[in-house]
Amino acid sequence: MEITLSCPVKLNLTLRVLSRRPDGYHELYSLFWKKYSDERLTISQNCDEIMGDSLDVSGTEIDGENLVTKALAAARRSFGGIPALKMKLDKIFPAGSGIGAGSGNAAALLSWLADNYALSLSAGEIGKLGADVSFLAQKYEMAEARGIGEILEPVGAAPPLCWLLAFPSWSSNTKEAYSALDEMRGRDYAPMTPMEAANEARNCVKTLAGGGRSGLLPNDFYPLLAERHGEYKTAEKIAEESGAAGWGLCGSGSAFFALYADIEAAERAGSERFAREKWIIKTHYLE
Ligand SMILES: C[C@@](CO)(OP(=O)(O)O)[C@H](O)COP(=O)(O)OP(=O)(O)OC[C@H]1O[C@@H](n2ccc(N)nc2=O)[C@H](O)[C@@H]1O
Ligand SMILES: Nc1ncnc2c1ncn2[C@@H]1O[C@H](COP(=O)(O)OP(=O)(O)O)[C@@H](O)[C@H]1O
Repeated sequence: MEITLSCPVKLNLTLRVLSRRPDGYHELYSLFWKKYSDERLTISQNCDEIMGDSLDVSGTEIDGENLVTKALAAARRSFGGIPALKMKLDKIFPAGSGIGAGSGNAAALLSWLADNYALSLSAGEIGKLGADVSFLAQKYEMAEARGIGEILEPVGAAPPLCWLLAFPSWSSNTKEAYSALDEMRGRDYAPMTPMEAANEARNCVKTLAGGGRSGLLPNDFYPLLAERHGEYKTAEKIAEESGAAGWGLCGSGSAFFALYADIEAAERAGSERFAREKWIIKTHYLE
């Protein structure tokens, strides 16, 4: 038995950071959107049980313990019947891009374990792997996320739009991004209410689903990154001139996304405009 899984990635179509919790985490409201990517996780049973589990990663260097290994360890703690697994992970996306690629690798494994071993980790255990894993391990294409991303409400079908992802030469550390946001806001900052954030997101989806143009999509991390890297203004200009329906920052950065009505338009904008920018190290398209 050998199976190859396509790993999901996500966009935060809108992302509003609300209050800061006593444990340092932040309540958020976000509209998550998932697509299955070209990152692949191949799994087979390791016939030599004594060898135990193995993970071979190609394509991108990962600092620290791989989320796939962490997810398997968490799964083994709640269910003893999983055989030794031989896994191969083919990475194509740079880490720290805000598309939750690492979380998606872990989510692919958890979904496979759920389907094959009726294994179901608690929301708390999944959340410990990362705030994005909950959404990525679910089947929903689009969902409103509250709490720290673990309270999910599915939102029907996503707008029929293709993604262009443009990866800059810098990455963004999620923890540092939240700290920088706290520092910028100060103690007296009054965040948006969850209701305001939900209305804003629903309006954006309505516009895009109706074939309209939303332009720059709301993301509380964007002003911070755009101030540090003027290149995002160029990305916005390219998205607008190339006919994108909407565009913005992926998660807490660093990748930039633009949404197009068809894959040809996305690829054209990518190869003729985005890929010509020296600070963009990779472009990718998802239908
Ligand atoms: C910003 C978002 C939006 O989807 O995504 P990314 O840009 O990372 O993809 C998420 O909130 C990120 O989720 P994830 O990347 O899984 O973060 P985690 O590893 O769980 O957390 C890293 C650190 O970020 C901070 N953190 C994370 C989530 C949250 N709601 N509040 C926080 O303050 C915490 O300091 C935490 O220690
Ligand atoms: N399989 C993995 N793929 C990518 N990053 C991983 C993986 N396992 C652990 N990581 C670590 O998780 C962090 C976040 O990675 P990733 O999910 O790709 O970022 P983001 O959520 O910003 O897109 C990285 O700093 C990386 O070191």
